[in-house]
Amino acid sequence: MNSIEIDYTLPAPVCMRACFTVRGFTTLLGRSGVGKTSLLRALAGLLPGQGTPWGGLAPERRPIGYLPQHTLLFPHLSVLENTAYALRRPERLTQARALLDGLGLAPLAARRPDELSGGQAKRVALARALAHGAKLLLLDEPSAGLDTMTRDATLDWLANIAATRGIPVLAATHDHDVAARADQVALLAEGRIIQHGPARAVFSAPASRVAAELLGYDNIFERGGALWAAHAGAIRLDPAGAYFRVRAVRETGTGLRLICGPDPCLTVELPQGRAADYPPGAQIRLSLTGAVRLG
Ligand SMILES: Nc1ncnc2c1ncn2[C@@H]1O[C@H](COP(=O)(O)OP(=O)(O)OP(=O)(O)O)[C@@H](O)[C@H]1O
Repeated sequence: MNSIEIDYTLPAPVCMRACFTVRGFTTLLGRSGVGKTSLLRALAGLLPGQGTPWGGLAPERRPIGYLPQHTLLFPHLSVLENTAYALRRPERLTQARALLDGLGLAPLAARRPDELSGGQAKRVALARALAHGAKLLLLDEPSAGLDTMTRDATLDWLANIAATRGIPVLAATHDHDVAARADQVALLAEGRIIQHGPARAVFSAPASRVAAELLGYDNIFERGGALWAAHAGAIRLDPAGAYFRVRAVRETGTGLRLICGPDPCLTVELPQGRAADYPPGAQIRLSLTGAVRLG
């Protein structure tokens, strides 16, 4: 799988140093205003920024396909003509048709952009970027404006492109559900990449509280305090400086056993009643007693 090492520094007002690897379908996850769009634009050469790769190259010389949040297609051209737009050779339409075919978009070739759904328009814009020979695809909020089914289908399609064509894709998002569907995740906060790696690894072991919050861990336990935990569904704990996503809650005698994936677990006593007495989804307050033991 192709990958690209990114090391970019952006000046004020963004003030960022982003250093990470884009491998396969990678999501850049960060809160609104943290600088995701700015980083994509700097990589595309549209904003001041220094670093590797392509630092100092004019935007048109960078082998990048950049899709802003609102997909821009030429409204007066068909899907086929949009795709062929930047191709120069005489056989450009044949080439564009072959590309659309390969991407499963051939049935749309004759349509104009206003005859496309949001998801279809994004796919066509991507086809156009691929026609240009992009070596890296930059997508800003690829799920914006799409319903859940279309979003999932579009993301699967993107992951497939990254895998089968060997083109790394970097997609900026603030949605941790979108991030979880990627091969890799890079977390952007505080002007830097605070954690990156395979999505499974990052989601199962956030390296800090900020990372845990970004990844959607909403029940974060403060050591020495109390834990608010949903009875059914995921519970997140921070028993010893590390963050855990608890996948299941199971009663064990007088206490609750909170299972954190296959390996570590921790046991807390149930302060009152039995876990089964609480209806699914109820919030229960657990007080930790004794030492937290990781097994
Ligand atoms: N043209 C500009 N002039 C001044 N400040 C700007 C400009 N563009 C962006 N910024 C600031 O730079 C920071 C990063 O903005 P950016 O759009 O990159 O964030 P983002 O993470 O993509 O946000 P969102 O998820 O809301 O799109 C923000 O604080 C923003 O206010």
